[in-house]
Amino acid sequence: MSDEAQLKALRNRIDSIDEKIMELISERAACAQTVAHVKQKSLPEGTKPVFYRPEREAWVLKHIMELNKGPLDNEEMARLFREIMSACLALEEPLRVAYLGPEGTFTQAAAIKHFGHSVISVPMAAIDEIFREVAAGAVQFGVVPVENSTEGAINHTLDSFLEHDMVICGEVELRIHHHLLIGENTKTDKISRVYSHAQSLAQCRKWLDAHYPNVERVAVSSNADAARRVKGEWNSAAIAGDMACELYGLSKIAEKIEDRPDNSTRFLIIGSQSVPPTGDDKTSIIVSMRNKPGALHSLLQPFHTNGIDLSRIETRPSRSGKWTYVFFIDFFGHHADPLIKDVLEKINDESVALKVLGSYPKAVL
Ligand SMILES: C=C(O[C@@H]1C=C(C(=O)O)C=C[C@H]1O)C(=O)O
Repeated sequence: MSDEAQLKALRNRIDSIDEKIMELISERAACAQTVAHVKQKSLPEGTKPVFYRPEREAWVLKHIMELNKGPLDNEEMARLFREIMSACLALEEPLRVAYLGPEGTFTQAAAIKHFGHSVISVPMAAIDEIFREVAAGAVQFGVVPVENSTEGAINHTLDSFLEHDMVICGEVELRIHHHLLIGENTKTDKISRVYSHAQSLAQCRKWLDAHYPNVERVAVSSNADAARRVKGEWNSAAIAGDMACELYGLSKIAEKIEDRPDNSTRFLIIGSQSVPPTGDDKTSIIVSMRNKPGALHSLLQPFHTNGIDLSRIETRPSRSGKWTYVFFIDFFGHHADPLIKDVLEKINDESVALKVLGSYPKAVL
């Protein structure tokens, strides 16, 4: 068979596979619609069911990854299913999700990675506004950055948890690649100012010291805001990611300039619904202890005794007295697990205050 004939035959095969995939996706979507009716049917009139089930979505993605035999890798396959589920859920109910804007931020990229493209994403100007928007019920969920592998905790987020009663229902991890971007009006050798978010400037500090030591570094509210500014400004560059670069039509003059190649940010999904166990969960708590010797030891002891792995511990001023602190602790397990229940009871006995922020499936993607 000639190459041309072989290509034609293969394309015919792809066409007929696509038709089957489309039929199957439609069948799946119709099932999701029926799921919505079943969820609604068992509830009293006027009560709204919980359509979004993060524990079920985590299971679906993991199941697909277990079954996958290639040639697409597990992550790629799961991403396709992430989008299919996103579209199916939107048929039941389109979710509204607030994120740290403006458009083009890494937080928006995290929201899309977690929920897929079929949600209505709503940009907010500040982290605190996301908490307030969720608390007011204007959106079902919010996405906030909580820690970066290079720069550590995002204190605004931690402090907002002290002020609002919010449930954590998920986490997302995103590899953060920064680029140096310029608009049409700026020449590469005429850059006198670099705009970015303070965290991003810090994540690229060594690169900037080596390549642009005398350029003024200006911290702005987000990398997307930096990208938006340089679009119309002369002699200025922005440090931002791919989404902002595309959105504002900028050119990349240097790629992946973050000092650490594994630079990642972890984001939390906040809402009001608590999530049942999946068998592979994390829990976040806030604890304040009496200011006495051995307080930190008695806080950590129950985790050690019950063999529970901590993934993070962070300290912040409590805001209720000078030199008093609260601990933010993340660990593996669900607050409904007997071992975790026991840990929480022991901590509760020793602490001034304990707040379980939520248990949620460990990030799948
Ligand atoms: C279909 C359901 O509703 C939503 C859509 C899902 C899907 O498309 O697989 C999974 C969980 C829910 O977020 C369900 O609860 O099973």
